[in-house]
Amino acid sequence: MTTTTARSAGLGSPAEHAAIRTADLRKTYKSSRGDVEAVRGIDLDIPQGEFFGLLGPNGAGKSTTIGMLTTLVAPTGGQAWVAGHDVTRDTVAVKRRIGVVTQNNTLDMQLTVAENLEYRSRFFGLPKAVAARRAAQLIEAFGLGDRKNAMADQLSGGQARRLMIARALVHQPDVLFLDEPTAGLDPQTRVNLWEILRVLHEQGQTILLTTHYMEEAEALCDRIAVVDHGRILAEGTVDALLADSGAQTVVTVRFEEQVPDGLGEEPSLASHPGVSKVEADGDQLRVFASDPEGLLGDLIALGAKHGLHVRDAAQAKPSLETAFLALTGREYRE
Ligand SMILES: Nc1ncnc2c1ncn2[C@@H]1O[C@H](COP(=O)(O)OP(=O)(O)OP(=O)(O)O)[C@@H](O)[C@H]1O
Repeated sequence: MTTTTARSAGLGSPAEHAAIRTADLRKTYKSSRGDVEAVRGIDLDIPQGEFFGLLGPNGAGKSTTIGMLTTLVAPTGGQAWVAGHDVTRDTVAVKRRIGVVTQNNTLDMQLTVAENLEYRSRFFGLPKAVAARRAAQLIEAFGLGDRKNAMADQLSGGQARRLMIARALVHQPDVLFLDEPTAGLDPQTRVNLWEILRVLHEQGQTILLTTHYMEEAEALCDRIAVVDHGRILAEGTVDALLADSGAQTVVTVRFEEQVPDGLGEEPSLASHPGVSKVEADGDQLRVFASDPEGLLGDLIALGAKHGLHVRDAAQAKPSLETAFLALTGREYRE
């Protein structure tokens, strides 16, 4: 194989074995109110077959990252390769190798369920008979058998989402991108969709999912990148993320009054067994500890000694939630 052929086949690129790879990927939007640095240098290396999650609060830069990987958003810095193809130089090759499910419903409402699938197959050049067969398989696999002749606008939210995922798979893409696939779905429908995604993953499908639901990332993904303000704060399996963040329990007491200066440095707290960090933040006092035994009572007593009245108190076991808190010093809000 000549160098040119190898390059045009995507084999000469640095992403030879990776499903997705990015190097210092960036996006700054220009707007009338100034520049918005939505993505500030993201490095990813996602092998084939992995179920990878970009987890972060609203506005973290997840959609922009997925937009760049799926060629819909032009990067302003860095590079990215999907299925071995550069997303800015080989957009057509990338588009042929990916399936994309966006946040909004993009089904063709003038078509039936089966037609939505068949038309997409035809768009990818599959012969009519093959397209019909593929549609029938996907309708079956996605539990849409009794809805196959329904118009797309007659579907429930969960059915529509399933059809969008099925439609993204008609051409058997190397990588399936799902941007917040269960946003707005009720809990039962969400769990049903998880089951479908698990099966796809077991069948070897590489999936990149964005979500702001921690439990979704935890339930589905092999690895997670926690994203905030356009950067990856931490990356790894759920277990590794918890271990890296020290698997701390977080005890928080919120007072009626502001916490006075210096209370966070109180020696009796820092010397408590297993305490790694104490933070005073406005009206709250937050303690990270591997052994929270007795801590809540001590915090309340300490507040009382300084004339503070407790408004509420909480103790959070180690989780992605507490890991996020440890990484950012902020609570993770959906
Ligand atoms: N077209 C645009 N022009 C200007 N700013 C934008 C544009 N698109 C996104 N942004 C801004 O970029 C930042 C990242 O947005 P992005 O949609 O990528 O985040 P997200 O993590 O996907 O959040 P969400 O789940 O709410 O979509 C936000 O501050 C957002 O307001």
